[in-house]
Amino acid sequence: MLVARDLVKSFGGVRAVDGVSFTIERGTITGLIGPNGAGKTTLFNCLAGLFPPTSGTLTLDGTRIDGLSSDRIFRAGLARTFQIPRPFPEMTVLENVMLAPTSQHGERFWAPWLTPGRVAREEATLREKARHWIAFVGLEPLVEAPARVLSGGQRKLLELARVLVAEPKLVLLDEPGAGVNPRLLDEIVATIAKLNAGGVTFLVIEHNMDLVMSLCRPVMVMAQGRLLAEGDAESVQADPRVIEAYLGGAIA
Ligand SMILES: Nc1ncnc2c1ncn2[C@@H]1O[C@H](COP(=O)(O)OP(=O)(O)OP(=O)(O)O)[C@@H](O)[C@H]1O
Repeated sequence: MLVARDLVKSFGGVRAVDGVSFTIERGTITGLIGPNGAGKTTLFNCLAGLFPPTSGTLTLDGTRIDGLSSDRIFRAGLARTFQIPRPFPEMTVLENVMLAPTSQHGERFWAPWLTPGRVAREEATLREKARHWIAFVGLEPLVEAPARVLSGGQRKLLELARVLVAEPKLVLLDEPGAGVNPRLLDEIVATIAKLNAGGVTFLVIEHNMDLVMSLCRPVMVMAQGRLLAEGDAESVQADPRVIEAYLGGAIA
């Protein structure tokens, strides 16, 4: 589904992503692990178009997406969530989810005057979809609550609902387990598994190895901007190069 070839992202003299190639297979939940500063977030930012890669290519279902804006990549079916979601605090859960950039006719400034019926119908459809995904992630009781009352874990679920409205093919999750209480973590894991069973492919940055072990196959390991290993969670954890990278040793 997603193919990266020789991807590089440099910040001045720092090659945060240093010649990375991989393939994400359709239907998988691929884990992306690695010590702090390995380049995982930078790789996510390149994939999602937050900034263009310095060199290399990215293809999503056969179409080149490197160099496209994040908005166009989102519309092409690749969505990302952030480690620390920042919803609009005074807007309700429903309003926040309805802000997702789907291809609505009503977004064109003249449309409400020229085609009011169509705009109203699109808004009703979007509202229905937003309510569906809010219920799917378990936030239905909070649908009219302002986002500021949500816990960190609930904000992650809100963000997931927000990207699901756009019906992405591939979702990049940045540390879905970070700062989430254990009960909500189970809900997040179950939600991801259910979505995956329904056909959504995931790439997940995560430090919580229990979560990685229970959810991700395969797992890719990054260190110092490079891909160090790939395989199932047990084999990469036992790989001496991975152990060395986590212990701060030099990469072989
Ligand atoms: N905007 C930037 N400008 C300069 N250097 C950057 C920038 N963003 C990241 N870096 C550097 O790139 C390297 C990789 O950082 P990155 O945040 O991608 O790692 P990470 O694997 O996501 O780490 P963590 O697990 O701590 O989130 C680090 O050396 C970091 O300092």
